[in-house]
Amino acid sequence: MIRATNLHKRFGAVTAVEDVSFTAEDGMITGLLGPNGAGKTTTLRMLYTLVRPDKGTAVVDDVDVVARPQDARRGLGVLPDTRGLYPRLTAREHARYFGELHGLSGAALDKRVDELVDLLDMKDIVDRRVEGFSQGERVKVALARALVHGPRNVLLDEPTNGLDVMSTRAVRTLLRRLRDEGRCIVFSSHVMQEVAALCERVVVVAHGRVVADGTPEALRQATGKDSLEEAFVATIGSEQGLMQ
Ligand SMILES: Nc1ncnc2c1ncn2[C@@H]1O[C@H](COP(=O)(O)OP(=O)(O)OP(=O)(O)O)[C@@H](O)[C@H]1O
Repeated sequence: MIRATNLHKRFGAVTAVEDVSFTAEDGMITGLLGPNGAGKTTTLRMLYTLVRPDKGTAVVDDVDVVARPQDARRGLGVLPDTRGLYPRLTAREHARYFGELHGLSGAALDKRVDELVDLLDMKDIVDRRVEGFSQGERVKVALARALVHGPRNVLLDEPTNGLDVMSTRAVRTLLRRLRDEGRCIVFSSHVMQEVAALCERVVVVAHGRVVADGTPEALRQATGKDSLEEAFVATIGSEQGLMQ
Protein backbone atom coordinates (compact mmCIF):
# COMPACT_ATOMS: atom_id res chain seq x y z
CA MET A 1 0.00 0.00 0.00
CA ILE A 2 1.23 3.47 -0.84
CA ARG A 3 -0.13 6.65 0.63
CA ALA A 4 0.94 10.12 -0.47
CA THR A 5 -0.19 13.04 1.68
CA ASN A 6 0.04 16.66 0.55
CA LEU A 7 3.25 16.19 -1.41
CA HIS A 8 4.88 19.39 -2.61
CA LYS A 9 8.05 19.98 -4.62
CA ARG A 10 9.62 23.06 -6.16
CA PHE A 11 12.66 23.28 -8.41
CA GLY A 12 13.82 26.90 -8.26
CA ALA A 13 11.00 29.00 -9.66
CA VAL A 14 9.06 25.97 -10.93
CA THR A 15 6.51 24.28 -8.70
CA ALA A 16 6.49 20.73 -10.06
CA VAL A 17 4.08 19.31 -7.47
CA GLU A 18 1.75 21.65 -5.62
CA ASP A 19 -0.38 19.33 -3.51
CA VAL A 20 -0.72 15.63 -4.31
CA SER A 21 -2.49 13.15 -2.03
CA PHE A 22 -3.78 9.69 -2.88
CA THR A 23 -3.80 6.15 -1.58
CA ALA A 24 -2.93 3.17 -3.79
CA GLU A 25 -4.31 -0.07 -2.39
CA ASP A 26 -2.88 -3.58 -2.61
CA GLY A 27 -4.33 -5.80 -5.33
CA MET A 28 -5.18 -2.79 -7.44
CA ILE A 29 -3.71 -0.89 -10.38
CA THR A 30 -3.77 2.83 -9.72
CA GLY A 31 -3.08 5.15 -12.66
CA LEU A 32 -1.59 8.61 -12.28
CA LEU A 33 -2.98 10.34 -15.32
CA GLY A 34 -2.12 13.85 -16.45
CA PRO A 35 -0.81 15.92 -19.34
CA ASN A 36 2.90 16.60 -19.96
CA GLY A 37 4.45 18.56 -17.12
CA ALA A 38 1.61 17.81 -14.67
CA GLY A 39 3.99 16.53 -11.98
CA LYS A 40 3.62 12.74 -12.36
CA THR A 41 7.32 11.91 -12.64
CA THR A 42 8.21 14.20 -9.72
CA THR A 43 5.48 12.57 -7.62
CA LEU A 44 6.79 9.09 -8.41
CA ARG A 45 10.37 10.21 -7.69
CA MET A 46 9.30 11.40 -4.26
CA LEU A 47 7.58 8.06 -3.64
CA TYR A 48 10.69 6.09 -4.59
CA THR A 49 12.96 8.32 -2.49
CA LEU A 50 14.98 9.88 -5.33
CA VAL A 51 13.60 13.35 -4.61
CA ARG A 52 12.89 14.67 -1.14
CA PRO A 53 9.51 16.41 -0.78
CA ASP A 54 9.60 20.04 0.41
CA LYS A 55 6.37 19.38 2.24
CA GLY A 56 4.08 16.43 2.80
CA THR A 57 4.72 12.77 3.47
CA ALA A 58 4.47 9.40 1.80
CA VAL A 59 4.45 5.90 3.19
CA VAL A 60 5.13 2.56 1.52
CA ASP A 61 3.53 -0.21 3.59
CA ASP A 62 3.54 2.18 6.55
CA VAL A 63 7.25 3.02 6.14
CA ASP A 64 7.86 6.76 5.81
CA VAL A 65 9.89 7.43 2.63
CA VAL A 66 11.64 10.48 4.05
CA ALA A 67 12.42 9.15 7.53
CA ARG A 68 13.36 5.60 6.43
CA PRO A 69 14.24 5.70 2.71
CA GLN A 70 16.25 2.46 2.69
CA ASP A 71 13.47 0.46 4.34
CA ALA A 72 10.91 2.01 2.00
CA ARG A 73 13.01 1.06 -1.05
CA ARG A 74 13.10 -2.58 0.03
CA GLY A 75 9.34 -2.76 -0.46
CA LEU A 76 9.42 -1.07 -3.87
CA GLY A 77 10.11 -2.14 -7.43
CA VAL A 78 10.68 0.83 -9.71
CA LEU A 79 10.60 1.34 -13.45
CA PRO A 80 12.01 4.88 -13.70
CA ASP A 81 11.38 7.26 -16.60
CA THR A 82 14.96 7.04 -17.81
CA ARG A 83 15.51 3.31 -17.96
CA GLY A 84 19.24 3.79 -17.19
CA LEU A 85 20.72 0.49 -18.36
CA TYR A 86 24.43 -0.39 -18.49
CA PRO A 87 25.30 -0.94 -22.18
CA ARG A 88 28.02 -3.52 -21.47
CA LEU A 89 25.95 -5.74 -19.21
CA THR A 90 23.66 -8.44 -20.55
CA ALA A 91 19.99 -8.55 -19.62
CA ARG A 92 20.69 -11.41 -17.21
CA GLU A 93 23.56 -9.51 -15.59
CA HIS A 94 21.26 -6.54 -14.98
CA ALA A 95 18.71 -8.68 -13.19
CA ARG A 96 21.38 -10.55 -11.20
CA TYR A 97 23.17 -7.37 -10.19
CA PHE A 98 20.02 -5.77 -8.82
CA GLY A 99 19.04 -9.03 -7.16
CA GLU A 100 22.39 -9.07 -5.37
CA LEU A 101 21.89 -5.46 -4.27
CA HIS A 102 18.67 -6.66 -2.66
CA GLY A 103 20.45 -9.49 -0.86
CA LEU A 104 19.61 -12.40 -3.17
CA SER A 105 22.30 -14.90 -4.15
CA GLY A 106 23.04 -18.43 -5.31
CA ALA A 107 20.30 -20.79 -6.44
CA ALA A 108 17.51 -18.50 -5.19
CA LEU A 109 18.73 -15.69 -7.42
CA ASP A 110 19.22 -18.00 -10.42
CA LYS A 111 15.68 -19.32 -10.00
CA ARG A 112 14.18 -15.85 -9.68
CA VAL A 113 16.00 -14.59 -12.79
CA ASP A 114 14.84 -17.65 -14.75
CA GLU A 115 11.24 -16.99 -13.66
CA LEU A 116 11.46 -13.40 -14.89
CA VAL A 117 13.00 -14.47 -18.19
CA ASP A 118 9.96 -16.71 -18.71
CA LEU A 119 7.45 -14.15 -17.49
CA LEU A 120 8.85 -11.38 -19.71
CA ASP A 121 9.54 -13.69 -22.66
CA MET A 122 13.22 -12.73 -22.75
CA LYS A 123 14.85 -16.06 -23.66
CA ASP A 124 16.22 -14.79 -26.97
CA ILE A 125 17.83 -11.68 -25.54
CA VAL A 126 18.78 -12.53 -21.97
CA ASP A 127 22.46 -13.23 -22.62
CA ARG A 128 23.06 -10.36 -25.04
CA ARG A 129 24.60 -7.07 -23.98
CA VAL A 130 21.86 -4.45 -23.84
CA GLU A 131 23.78 -2.08 -26.12
CA GLY A 132 21.65 -1.82 -29.26
CA PHE A 133 18.48 -3.23 -27.68
CA SER A 134 15.18 -1.96 -29.05
CA GLN A 135 12.91 0.18 -26.87
CA GLY A 136 10.70 -2.81 -26.02
CA GLU A 137 13.70 -4.97 -25.13
CA ARG A 138 15.07 -2.23 -22.89
CA VAL A 139 11.76 -1.97 -21.04
CA LYS A 140 11.80 -5.72 -20.44
CA VAL A 141 15.29 -5.53 -18.93
CA ALA A 142 14.25 -2.59 -16.74
CA LEU A 143 11.15 -4.52 -15.63
CA ALA A 144 13.20 -7.61 -14.77
CA ARG A 145 15.51 -5.42 -12.71
CA ALA A 146 12.55 -3.74 -10.98
CA LEU A 147 10.86 -7.02 -10.08
CA VAL A 148 13.80 -9.27 -9.22
CA HIS A 149 13.33 -8.99 -5.45
CA GLY A 150 9.55 -9.65 -5.62
CA PRO A 151 8.51 -6.21 -4.32
CA ARG A 152 5.05 -5.79 -2.78
CA ASN A 153 4.69 -2.37 -4.41
CA VAL A 154 5.56 -1.49 -7.98
CA LEU A 155 5.97 2.05 -9.37
CA LEU A 156 6.21 2.49 -13.13
CA ASP A 157 6.79 5.74 -15.00
CA GLU A 158 5.10 5.60 -18.40
CA PRO A 159 5.83 1.87 -18.79
CA THR A 160 4.47 1.51 -22.31
CA ASN A 161 5.99 4.67 -23.76
CA GLY A 162 7.50 3.89 -27.15
CA LEU A 163 6.35 0.27 -27.20
CA ASP A 164 4.60 -1.40 -30.10
CA VAL A 165 1.21 -3.07 -29.75
CA MET A 166 2.57 -6.52 -28.85
CA SER A 167 4.98 -5.19 -26.23
CA THR A 168 2.26 -2.95 -24.78
CA ARG A 169 -0.02 -5.94 -24.43
CA ALA A 170 2.75 -7.94 -22.77
CA VAL A 171 3.32 -5.17 -20.22
CA ARG A 172 -0.42 -4.89 -19.53
CA THR A 173 -0.65 -8.65 -18.99
CA LEU A 174 2.28 -8.49 -16.59
CA LEU A 175 0.75 -5.63 -14.59
CA ARG A 176 -2.57 -7.48 -14.29
CA ARG A 177 -0.72 -10.55 -13.09
CA LEU A 178 1.15 -8.54 -10.44
CA ARG A 179 -2.16 -7.06 -9.34
CA ASP A 180 -3.75 -10.51 -9.11
CA GLU A 181 -0.87 -11.54 -6.84
CA GLY A 182 -2.07 -8.81 -4.46
CA ARG A 183 0.63 -6.26 -5.15
CA CYS A 184 0.10 -2.53 -5.19
CA ILE A 185 0.74 -1.13 -8.67
CA VAL A 186 1.03 2.58 -9.48
CA PHE A 187 1.84 3.74 -12.95
CA SER A 188 1.90 7.10 -14.64
CA SER A 189 0.72 7.93 -18.10
CA HIS A 190 -0.28 10.94 -20.11
CA VAL A 191 -2.41 8.72 -22.35
CA MET A 192 -5.96 8.32 -21.15
CA GLN A 193 -6.58 5.16 -23.19
CA GLU A 194 -3.66 3.46 -21.46
CA VAL A 195 -5.07 4.20 -18.04
CA ALA A 196 -8.60 3.25 -19.05
CA ALA A 197 -7.36 -0.14 -20.29
CA LEU A 198 -5.70 -1.08 -17.02
CA CYS A 199 -6.80 0.82 -13.96
CA GLU A 200 -9.43 0.22 -11.35
CA ARG A 201 -8.54 3.59 -9.97
CA VAL A 202 -7.52 6.82 -11.68
CA VAL A 203 -5.82 9.77 -10.00
CA VAL A 204 -5.88 12.72 -12.40
CA VAL A 205 -3.07 15.23 -11.89
CA ALA A 206 -2.91 18.66 -13.54
CA HIS A 207 -0.62 21.58 -12.67
CA GLY A 208 0.81 19.66 -9.72
CA ARG A 209 -2.56 18.97 -8.08
CA VAL A 210 -4.97 16.07 -7.91
CA VAL A 211 -8.05 17.20 -9.80
CA ALA A 212 -9.98 13.92 -9.73
CA ASP A 213 -9.63 10.57 -7.98
CA GLY A 214 -11.84 7.51 -8.36
CA THR A 215 -12.91 4.71 -10.64
CA PRO A 216 -13.16 5.48 -14.36
CA GLU A 217 -16.94 5.14 -13.92
CA ALA A 218 -17.02 7.64 -11.04
CA LEU A 219 -14.96 10.06 -13.12
CA ARG A 220 -17.50 9.79 -15.92
CA GLN A 221 -20.40 10.34 -13.55
CA ALA A 222 -18.76 13.29 -11.77
CA THR A 223 -18.30 15.16 -15.03
CA GLY A 224 -21.64 14.09 -16.47
CA LYS A 225 -19.88 12.87 -19.62
CA ASP A 226 -20.71 9.72 -21.58
CA SER A 227 -17.17 8.63 -22.37
CA LEU A 228 -14.05 8.54 -20.25
CA GLU A 229 -12.34 10.52 -22.98
CA GLU A 230 -14.76 13.43 -22.62
CA ALA A 231 -14.60 13.14 -18.83
CA PHE A 232 -10.81 13.42 -18.94
CA VAL A 233 -10.93 16.50 -21.17
CA ALA A 234 -13.53 18.08 -18.88
CA THR A 235 -11.44 17.26 -15.80
CA ILE A 236 -8.12 18.67 -16.97
CA GLY A 237 -9.61 21.42 -19.11
CA SER A 238 -7.67 20.57 -22.28
CA GLU A 239 -7.30 17.87 -24.91
CA GLN A 240 -3.68 17.04 -24.03
CA GLY A 241 -3.27 13.35 -23.35
CA LEU A 242 -5.67 12.04 -25.94
CA MET A 243 -4.19 9.82 -28.62
CA GLN A 244 -4.79 11.31 -32.00
N1 LIG B 1 14.83 18.64 -11.79
C1 LIG B 1 14.01 19.60 -12.25
N2 LIG B 1 14.41 20.89 -12.36
C2 LIG B 1 13.58 21.86 -12.80
N3 LIG B 1 12.30 21.65 -13.16
C3 LIG B 1 11.83 20.40 -13.07
C4 LIG B 1 12.65 19.31 -12.61
N4 LIG B 1 11.89 18.18 -12.63
C5 LIG B 1 10.68 18.54 -13.08
N5 LIG B 1 10.63 19.86 -13.35
C6 LIG B 1 9.47 20.62 -13.84
O1 LIG B 1 8.36 20.30 -13.04
C7 LIG B 1 7.18 20.17 -13.84
C8 LIG B 1 6.59 18.78 -13.65
O2 LIG B 1 7.47 17.84 -14.28
P1 LIG B 1 7.22 16.26 -14.25
O3 LIG B 1 8.34 15.62 -15.00
O4 LIG B 1 6.99 15.84 -12.85
O5 LIG B 1 5.86 16.14 -15.05
P2 LIG B 1 5.16 14.88 -15.75
O6 LIG B 1 3.72 14.96 -15.40
O7 LIG B 1 5.89 13.64 -15.40
O8 LIG B 1 5.34 15.22 -17.28
P3 LIG B 1 5.59 14.26 -18.58
O9 LIG B 1 4.31 13.56 -18.86
O10 LIG B 1 5.94 15.27 -19.62
O11 LIG B 1 6.75 13.34 -18.25
C9 LIG B 1 7.59 20.50 -15.27
O12 LIG B 1 7.32 21.86 -15.51
C10 LIG B 1 9.10 20.24 -15.26
O13 LIG B 1 9.75 21.04 -16.22
